[in-house]
Amino acid sequence: MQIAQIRERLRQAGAAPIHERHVLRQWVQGAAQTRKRNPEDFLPRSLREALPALQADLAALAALRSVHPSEDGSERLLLGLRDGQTIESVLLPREGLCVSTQVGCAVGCVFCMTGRTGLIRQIGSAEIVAQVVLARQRRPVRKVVFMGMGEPAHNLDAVLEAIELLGTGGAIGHKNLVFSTVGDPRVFERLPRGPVKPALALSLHTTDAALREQLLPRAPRMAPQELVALGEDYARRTGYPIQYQWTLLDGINDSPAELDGIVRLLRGRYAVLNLIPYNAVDDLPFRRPSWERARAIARDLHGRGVLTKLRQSAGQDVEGGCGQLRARAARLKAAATPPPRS
Ligand SMILES: C[S@@+](CC[C@H](N)C(=O)[O-])C[C@H]1O[C@@H](n2cnc3c(N)ncnc32)[C@H](O)[C@@H]1O
Ligand code: SF4
Repeated sequence: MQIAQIRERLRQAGAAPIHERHVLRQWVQGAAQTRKRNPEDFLPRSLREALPALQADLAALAALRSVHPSEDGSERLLLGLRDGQTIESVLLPREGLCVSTQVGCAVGCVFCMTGRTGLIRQIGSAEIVAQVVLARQRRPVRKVVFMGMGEPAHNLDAVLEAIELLGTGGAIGHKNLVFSTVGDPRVFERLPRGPVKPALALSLHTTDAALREQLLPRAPRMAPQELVALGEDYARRTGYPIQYQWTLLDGINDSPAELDGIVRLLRGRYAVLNLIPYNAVDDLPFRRPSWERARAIARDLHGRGVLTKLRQSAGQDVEGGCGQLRARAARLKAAATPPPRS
């Protein structure tokens, strides 16, 4: 379901723009936030009568299937959608939430669990917001990162619609909405034009265009230099730095030549480089460098003028990177389903 469809339903039930904003805000922030106003005196009667059915539909958009707490304070949530598909959200330490934007992903990054299935389906804008609503029933959420399953640029209208609602009625600061992408010309065209401009994370992973084609086989063919030039422009316009994401793969993108390439490309930029040691995915041959080596890389880059942060992805002790929980649930479901009779 898309947010535009909810708005249409509200209008058909007699909602004026002020009522529409009120109902949507109440949904995204939780009823407690907006109880000051008594709906009995405020909303038109036709709308009050239509609300219970709408609220039931919104509540059914995503259901909590299982919760996987981690030692680092994060909680990985497996959610079931109405058609039986499952997705993951991760409650992060310090009131953050990582949401999914697609079931599966067409980009097919060779180190990513989500990329292994290809795209299964898009997640509607209302389903994206429903992940925030569910998370807020467990903890306060003040930051939303679009770094879960899926490539936001491949579901751009829905992601931007969700961002607009979260950054207005959802009471999330615009720079606390983080759009993470492999880079796509449409992102650089649309994000600066939106009423809510999110922060941008660009998954770079290498400065070598040929290696990037191997690692991210179906990402748009944009040279790392072009990505960084467009990212820099967006950072200057919005006033928040670009986050460059670099999944550290031992022996693949951690060579001295790569580090020199990073310095050439990112020194002096309005940017932060996040080094994220690879999270093991079943059957994949990659490894992460040792923690000491990763720290030495971060120190070296920092010393050469690149603001670098070494990050652990949250909840690694519970099915590692995003997509693994869903994959395990899908395997269990397949094992529990009897084969068709011949
Ligand atoms: C799952 S993607 C979703 C957002 C978007 N599709 C992207 O690639 O930026 C979010 C981040 O997770 C990283 N990632 C994927 N698989 C990983 C793994 N096995 N270990 C560490 N990071 C991984 C990606 O490189 C990307 O920076
Ligand atoms: S890393 Fe991002 S773009 Fe690549 S396959 Fe995974 S979800 Fe898709």
